[in-house]
Amino acid sequence: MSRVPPVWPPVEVEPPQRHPDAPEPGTKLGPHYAHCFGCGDAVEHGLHLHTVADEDMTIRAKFTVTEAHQGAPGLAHGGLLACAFDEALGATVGEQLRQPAVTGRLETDFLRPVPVGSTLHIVGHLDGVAGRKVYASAEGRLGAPDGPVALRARALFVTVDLAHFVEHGRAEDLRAIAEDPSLLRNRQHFNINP
Ligand SMILES: CCCCCCCCCC(=O)SCCNC(=O)CCNC(=O)[C@H](O)C(C)(C)COP(=O)(O)OP(=O)(O)OC[C@H]1O[C@@H](n2cnc3c(N)ncnc32)[C@H](O)[C@@H]1OP(=O)(O)O
Repeated sequence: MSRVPPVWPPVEVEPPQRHPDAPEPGTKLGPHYAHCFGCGDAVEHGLHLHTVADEDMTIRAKFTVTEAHQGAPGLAHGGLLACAFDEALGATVGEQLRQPAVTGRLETDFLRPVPVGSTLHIVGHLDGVAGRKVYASAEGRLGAPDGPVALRARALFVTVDLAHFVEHGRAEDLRAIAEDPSLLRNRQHFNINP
């Protein structure tokens, strides 16, 4: 099977414009939603991704694989690794553009097994924008920022109105946020208050 990647981004794009309120490089981002499986601190066996803003439309994230994340014995489940990349790429898009967006397409190349106890160092980059379509890619290195590449991912995010979440989200979870807005970070941009 050929591993030659298709042209990326797959359509003509504009260079992304960093939002004036995008976090400064070095800013620790923290969970965007307490119950997010990717980053939320209220999810016991979630991925607890830790993300930091960086230069040049980039986000750095760390994901440490626990026993709860196994697929094969002692190895991370591929779907959870894809989830980690979805989260890191979503943070890349959301933090740099400060605009709500959802994943439309996510492709992942698994290059090396990722053992329980190891940490993936993920770097996500915003690659371009074409209307509502936002393209981002990421690489995950095993054990250290300069470790061997274990995964690569590419994603299309589609910007949406906040109505997307109000229309589709479960009412009791939206009510919980209305009652306790501290469940959401970035409230000035992602205020879901039905
Ligand atoms: C700081 C914040 C950090 C946040 C981190 C969160 C990380 C987690 C992110 C997620 O996991 S989000 C949850 C998973 N994703 C979803 O639930 C999205 C479900 N899909 C939808 O709701 C809709 O399909 C979607 C909003 C993506 C698009 O529907 P729309 O009706 O709004 O738009 P449309 O279908 O016209 O698509 C807009 C453009 O995107 C293109 N597009 C959409 N999906 C595509 C796809 N899969 N492949 C290729 N292109 C696609 C589509 O062709 C079109 O291109 P053009 O503008 O050129 O016509």
